[in-house]
Amino acid sequence: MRTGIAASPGIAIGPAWVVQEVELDFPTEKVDNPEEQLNRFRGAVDKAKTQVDALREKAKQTMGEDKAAIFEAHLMVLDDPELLGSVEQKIKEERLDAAKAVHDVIEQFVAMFEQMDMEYMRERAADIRDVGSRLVHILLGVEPRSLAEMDDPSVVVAHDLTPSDTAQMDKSKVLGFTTNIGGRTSHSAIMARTLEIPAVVGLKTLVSEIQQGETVIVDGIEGKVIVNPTEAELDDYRKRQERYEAEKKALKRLVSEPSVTADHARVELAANIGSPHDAQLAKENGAEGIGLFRTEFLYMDRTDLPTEEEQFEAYKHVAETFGEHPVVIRTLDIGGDKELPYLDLPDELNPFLGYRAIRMCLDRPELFKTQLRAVLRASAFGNIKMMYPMVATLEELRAANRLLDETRAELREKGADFNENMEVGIMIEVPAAAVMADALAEEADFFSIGTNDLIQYTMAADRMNERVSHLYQPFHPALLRLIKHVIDAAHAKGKWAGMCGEMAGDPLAIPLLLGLGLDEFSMSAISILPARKQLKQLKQSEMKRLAERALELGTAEDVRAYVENELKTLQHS
Ligand SMILES: C=C(OP(=O)(O)O)C(=O)O
Ligand SMILES: [Mg+2]
Repeated sequence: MRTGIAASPGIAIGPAWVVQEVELDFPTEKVDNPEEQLNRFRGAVDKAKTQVDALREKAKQTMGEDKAAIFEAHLMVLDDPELLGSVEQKIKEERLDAAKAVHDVIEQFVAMFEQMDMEYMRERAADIRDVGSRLVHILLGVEPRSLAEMDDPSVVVAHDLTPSDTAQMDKSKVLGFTTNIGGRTSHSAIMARTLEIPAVVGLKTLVSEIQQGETVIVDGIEGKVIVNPTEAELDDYRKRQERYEAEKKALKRLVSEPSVTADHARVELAANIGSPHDAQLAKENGAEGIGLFRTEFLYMDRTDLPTEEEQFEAYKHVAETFGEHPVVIRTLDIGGDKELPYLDLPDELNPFLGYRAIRMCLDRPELFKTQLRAVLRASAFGNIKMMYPMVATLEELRAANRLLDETRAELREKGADFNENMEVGIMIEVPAAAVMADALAEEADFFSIGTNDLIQYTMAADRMNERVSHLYQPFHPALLRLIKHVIDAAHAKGKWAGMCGEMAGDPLAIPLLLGLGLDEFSMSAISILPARKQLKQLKQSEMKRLAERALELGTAEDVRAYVENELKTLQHS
């Protein structure tokens, strides 16, 4: 039995289809005619673009627009003047063969991106590697290994799978896959989850230890792989596979059911999304609305600010996807771990305590008002609500609302359509705002508690720092008391309170939050159906008592142990 990283849930059993790496041989002698190599290189870039275009179209059909966007990124790499220029320079100055020049430049760029600490920069490295390998294969005249050749349903075993590989996967043939490298958020893992193909990644040396056709079990739930299983193991895993499929089917039946507890309390289960394309997937997973649209992703991965029109189209698309159901658009939350290189923001000693989110937006009213105009105009096409991130003071809320009023007046003057009654709320993720929730509730239409940040600021423990992660405690009574105060303050003023931090989808937190009276739970799409199932089994009246008791405990550990224990007891009663 081998253990890796569970990348996509489900169990696959079948013969191994081992992807062998092709050894590439680069001509290393200096060339006589660099002009000829430049032409070969440019020809290869054109050919690669045609191939990627075809892949993008295929991916659009099989996986939807958002996953196909990976190939937009590939096309951007193929158009990147810096990268293309570096290859041409190498060919001219060092008189290298085109394939060798591409190989060297790609290695350089990949190394540079891999060193950066932002995950999405590291993912750029994977894109560049994928494109580089395509160009090298074209230049060397080697057919890239293709999953399209697979005849029988099999388990793919590879060192790594590029997005180009996964896009070619035929779901009726690929039962599951394993890779030697990669993590939960690598492109191939994300694709596997979209295609609902069980996958385990990060298996280190599996490829060299398995023969084509040997039977393999992939357990994408626990991250395990078994090669040549015994009869008993096969039996066991066939049963697990059946159970998993049956549970999945049962959950799918809850897609259009309302979210109600066993004692008929109604809550809302919404999804967090980062791009307009995620909206459809959220809906398919039973979301009753969008509780957090992280709009900063529209601003990232590009070289200048998105226009009002681009933003309007994105917001309108999500609003229309959800019709009468609410879509909460959060205004730009840049800063902290989310950078925008083209804004040229100064480096700060404490970026999480610095110039970010609403602070920056209030300081750059033109940038902010472009977004406000786009949101207001989109509000004519569905049930849009808007919220400001990182609000610390009442003055900030007022200042933002003044800019919103100005924007409304300007739109009225132009005769533009928008919803005059659009709800405007705030995120509660700064402890000062949580403490002052009663005052803020007078002027905000709703609250959405951002526990990802509220925990780090309450515990003074950086959410990205492994060394203090033991202090990052969602179940700390200090946090639970703040949450209770926020919810009570909202209700006292007739407003609703939701939560869009990761905690809202945690099966151990849901009973507590239900007991504290949370109205809306917003989480990643895949957590929604399990949460709906869980809620059906809980009674709000009982959870109220559970929460009251938890608030009196002294440590996070005590709270966890208490809740776990109570839930077990309730299950058996
Ligand atoms: C939802 C939140 O915002 P983000 O994770 O985008 O900072 C939060 O802080 O809980
Ligand atoms: Mg936050």
